[in-house]
Amino acid sequence: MRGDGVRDETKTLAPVPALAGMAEALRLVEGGSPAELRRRSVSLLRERLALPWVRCLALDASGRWLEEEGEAPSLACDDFRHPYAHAIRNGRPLALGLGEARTRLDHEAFQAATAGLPAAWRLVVRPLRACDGKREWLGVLAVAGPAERVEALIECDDYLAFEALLCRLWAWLVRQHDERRDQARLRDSLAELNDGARRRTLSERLGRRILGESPAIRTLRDQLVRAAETNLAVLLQGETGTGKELVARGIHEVSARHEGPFLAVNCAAIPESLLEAELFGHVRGAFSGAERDREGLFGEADGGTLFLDEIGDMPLALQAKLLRVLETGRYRPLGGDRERRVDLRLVAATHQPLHRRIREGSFRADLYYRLGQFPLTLPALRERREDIPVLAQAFIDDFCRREGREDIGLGRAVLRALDDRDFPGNVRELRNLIDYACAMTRDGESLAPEALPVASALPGAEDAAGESPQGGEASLDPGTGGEPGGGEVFDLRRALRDYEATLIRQRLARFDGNRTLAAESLGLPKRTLAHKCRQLQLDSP
Ligand SMILES: Nc1ncnc2c1ncn2[C@@H]1O[C@H](COP(=O)(O)OP(=O)(O)OP(=O)(O)O)[C@@H](O)[C@H]1O
Repeated sequence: MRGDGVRDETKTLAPVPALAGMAEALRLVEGGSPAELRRRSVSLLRERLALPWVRCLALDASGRWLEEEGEAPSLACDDFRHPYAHAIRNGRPLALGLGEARTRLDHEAFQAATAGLPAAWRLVVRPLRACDGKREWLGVLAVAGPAERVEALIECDDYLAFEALLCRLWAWLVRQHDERRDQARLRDSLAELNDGARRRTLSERLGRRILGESPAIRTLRDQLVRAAETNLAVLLQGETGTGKELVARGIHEVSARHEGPFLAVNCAAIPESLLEAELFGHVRGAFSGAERDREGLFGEADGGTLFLDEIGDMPLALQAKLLRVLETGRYRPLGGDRERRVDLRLVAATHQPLHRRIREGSFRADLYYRLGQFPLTLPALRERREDIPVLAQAFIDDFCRREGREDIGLGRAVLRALDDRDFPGNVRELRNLIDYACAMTRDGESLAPEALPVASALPGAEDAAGESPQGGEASLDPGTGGEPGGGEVFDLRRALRDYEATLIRQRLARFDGNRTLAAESLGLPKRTLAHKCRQLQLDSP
């Protein structure tokens, strides 16, 4: 068998006149596209019938242009300076001597195409009709050659059968092509509809936890859905308390990894010496105190999401190792001799501008770009004040549920008071204010502005309450030359440590030991304050 489905033996067998042309017909049928069909038809006429000049042009979908394969420019169907326009517009074959045609029809492309042909030759242009009830015309077939040969050809039944076969096949292929295109368009628009509906559902689902209807927060939820569709590393930037951890969980929950683990670690809260073991894990005996193998967060988060909070505080040496894990998907536990593979999505967060840390040389630029494959900035609460009522109401409901209280209302006056605040601690600060105000309000009553803690308790507002740094709190003001305790400083590290300890102790005392409020008033995440308390041994009062 030959590739075209015709048995090689046919060459050696005696020809059967009644079946002459079948092999050629088969070749036409097997041309898989209208363009290929036209090419095969032209070469059939040229080679088998020894017609030197044959052209086949297709009418484009608009019905206004005739196109030929290759470089040839399209011909306008209403440009009657070339013979094809006459044939297709009149819907009738055109036959005329080539000399006469060239004199009457001065179209440059037609003149150029026939320039070398004898003037005595005859030109026949036949419009090809589709007859498939959908489109009328397919294109034109033009043949030029010695007059007797051309005329004999187009009058013979075999030629007409060839032309009919060409038209039917052509129309069928065009129809198939159109159907495939329509189906693809339908599939695309259905997929788009499905994607749109799915994304809307996921975004609404996120809206149950990441509250707010401001344009900024709606856009953020849509972006989270997009981020969740990919495996890209996400970098969350935003002030403290804007909801970075909440958002990281949100991405995990609407992603394909939602059945895997979600693990969070605060890089600022874990001493430098322990963070590496925390992330990479260790084998028994890797360092003194490593009595058992420990998996580490990379291993534990396999198949899920790892959230690295306060990434800006990660030590430089560890940054290089993290970058390698992200690039290779492999890590080696401390003291281990074999690398392990890990498949996780990393979400990192920072409340400090990483650009500054890069300039200072304390953060690697290459890691910054790797972490920020999908960067997201969380809006500060003061930039979306319209969300305060809905957040405040949700926090009241939450308080009542937790504390078994009921019916605490949210009055207009308290909303106005909240609207006047700047919220440097963002949503966390609002939540804490509401918790405090709820605690100060009886069941059945509405929160009153007086129930809110005074603004002087907030960072940056100390002066307003007459509490200057030199006054109520430990002071360290190099500008004034003042030193803690008034004595001379001989050990800067120690002096700073003492200052930090004194300040934190004072803040804790001011907030009756409430670490959340103390952390907020110092602009610190709660976990960082907890770590500092342990480090400075402030745990016992
Ligand atoms: N859009 C929001 N809807 C509901 N609660 C929110 C929203 N944003 C933040 N919160 C709440 O505010 C508090 C702080 O959020 P979260 O810990 O995620 O902030 P963060 O940006 O990670 O803070 P930090 O930078 O201090 O670590 C949490 O109680 C969280 O539930």
